[in-house]
Amino acid sequence: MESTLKELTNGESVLDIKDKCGVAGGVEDIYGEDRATEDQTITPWTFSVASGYSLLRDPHYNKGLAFTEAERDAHYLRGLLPPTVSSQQLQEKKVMHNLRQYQVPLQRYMAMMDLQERNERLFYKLLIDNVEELLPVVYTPTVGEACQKYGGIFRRPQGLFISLKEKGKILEVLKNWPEKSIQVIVVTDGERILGLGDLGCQGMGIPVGKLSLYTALGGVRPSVCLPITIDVGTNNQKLLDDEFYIGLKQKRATGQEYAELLEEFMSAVKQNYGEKVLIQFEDFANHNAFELLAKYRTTHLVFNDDIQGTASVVLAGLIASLKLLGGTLADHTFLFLGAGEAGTGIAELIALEITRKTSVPLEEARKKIWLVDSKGLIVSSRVESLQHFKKPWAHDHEPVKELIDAVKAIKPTVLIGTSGVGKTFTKEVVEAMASLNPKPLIMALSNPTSQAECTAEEAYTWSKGHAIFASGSPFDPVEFEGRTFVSGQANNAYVFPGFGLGIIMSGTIRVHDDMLLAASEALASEVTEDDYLKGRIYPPFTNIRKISAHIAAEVAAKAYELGLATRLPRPSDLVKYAESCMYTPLYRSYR
Ligand SMILES: NC(=O)C1=CN([C@@H]2O[C@H](COP(=O)(O)OP(=O)(O)OC[C@H]3O[C@@H](n4cnc5c(N)ncnc54)[C@H](OP(=O)(O)O)[C@@H]3O)[C@@H](O)[C@H]2O)C=CC1
Ligand SMILES: CC(=O)C(=O)O
Ligand SMILES: [Mg+2]
Repeated sequence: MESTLKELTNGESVLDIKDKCGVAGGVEDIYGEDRATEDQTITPWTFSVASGYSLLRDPHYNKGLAFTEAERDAHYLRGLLPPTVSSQQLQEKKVMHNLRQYQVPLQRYMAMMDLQERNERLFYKLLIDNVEELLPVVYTPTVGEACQKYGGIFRRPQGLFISLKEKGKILEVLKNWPEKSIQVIVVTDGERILGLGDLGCQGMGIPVGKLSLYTALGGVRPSVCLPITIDVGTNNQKLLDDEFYIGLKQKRATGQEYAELLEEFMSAVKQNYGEKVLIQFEDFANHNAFELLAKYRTTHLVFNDDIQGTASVVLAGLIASLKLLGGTLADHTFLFLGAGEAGTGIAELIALEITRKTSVPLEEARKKIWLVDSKGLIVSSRVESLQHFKKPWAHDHEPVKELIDAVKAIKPTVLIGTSGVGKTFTKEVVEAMASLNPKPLIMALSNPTSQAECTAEEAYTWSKGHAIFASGSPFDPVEFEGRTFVSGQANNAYVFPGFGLGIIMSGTIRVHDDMLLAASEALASEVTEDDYLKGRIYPPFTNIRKISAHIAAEVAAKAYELGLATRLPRPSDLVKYAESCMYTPLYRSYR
């Protein structure tokens, strides 16, 4: 069993292997060969030990110049490499040097993707050791540009593409993927890629990027991660007219046709990978995202990163900010620009946290939270025409059209941007926030940088250095009147890798909102005095693996408490257990 051997060389524990054994002591029929009846077809997989030229071209095992003399002899590599034997450290130094020569971020992105396809361990070593520098390359903001230009820069396919053409055959398509033991799937249909809109099939950059963070930030082994793009067409006319577009050239399927494809996909995933594969929905448009989550959260292990992951991260920042702002969450008034997945998801989790911490009922807790959408403040007179996810936020108030007027009327202490529209926190808005609050908390969450509601520099300058600021995409430190302000990155990347690790390591079968709250508390507790002194309400990403282990432990602890974890007995030290489960990218020796 090649995959089992591979997992063992990747450091999987005996516990993991035992977990795959059936009750009768047999090994799981992961290829479906035993289950298949005579009239059913199976995929004739063959595996052999990689050596020589093919070993150099296998990204899982290739080490380039780091193959030792003995390995070069044993694996028929003599002559296929120049004589020098290099260390992984030296390779890392060289690649970082080369990357830094590129001035254009997209060139760095492409160089990183090339590395991932050439030498997976070196790719992750780089990403882990240089996380602050490389996160903006493989993730927001550069991944946004990569998705926009995906057709043009596309070289080798990454992940699985499941289009309407595969309807009725999705199970077979899943079987084409070379890895059989999958634990996390990130799936998009490409309709709301960051704040860039419908990018159709080119959204693949997002699941690929998110899963590379699962590995680098959360320590989930790359072999168990599967990026998927579901292609039901695109309504982006520019892409439909583009001769290099790689997706289906048709308008998006909707209604029953869409629902049936998604249903087939969800069933096939469960059938092929079992109950415990985590399916992360990413960058679906809100008219599908809420429904998919509601429909599948009771039957599958699903998690919507934009609704739930974002909520958990933002709540963490809010909990942390109380040290600077004073009071409790219930003492604050929140105003959102944007009432979609991120906005209402965050709003709901804040309200839930308030109810958990006080005796205030949910309805009451919601009353301190206000949202503005493209039509203005969400108020009760609009309730009939509102989408279902906005209705709980339709409070009594006269209609207000503009954000600046909403700020003046609601007098929020916290302003959160989840609109996907850049430059909407104007000077007037930030000044109004600063006139209402000694320390206005302003979060510009929209990605990529071009869509940020305001920049860090604008927030600090317009508030005369009083704002506490965080953003979805990173900004450099800002100098203002002799002080240096370091803003935090309020991005779901802080939570989903550790959250997923916690689920996987505990064998959790459903995601529960209390697990999101546990992740928020865990992340908030990682903010140090030094961070607060610099004005940041999130820890730096440099410590993210330690933070992820901590989040994973708290999420798993909550899952055990709720009776949702199936890996028994419960490890006594969950942080240590999380750390022991994490993939490390150091090279392995080959016999
Ligand atoms: N930092 C992070 O971790 C995350 C950031 N995001 C970012 O948040 C943004 C929104 O994502 P998401 O919530 O999923 O998107 P949605 O499409 O679900 O929601 C967007 C919301 O913004 C409103 N809106 C659009 N234009 C305006 C405007 N000019 N003025 C006021 N409101 C406006 C829309 O109004 P209407 O309903 O009337 O159309 C809608 O309510 C994206 O840029 C995304 O990148 C998302 C997830 C995580
Ligand atoms: C960060 C993220 O998930 C988004 O912008 O959609
Ligand atoms: Mg997203």
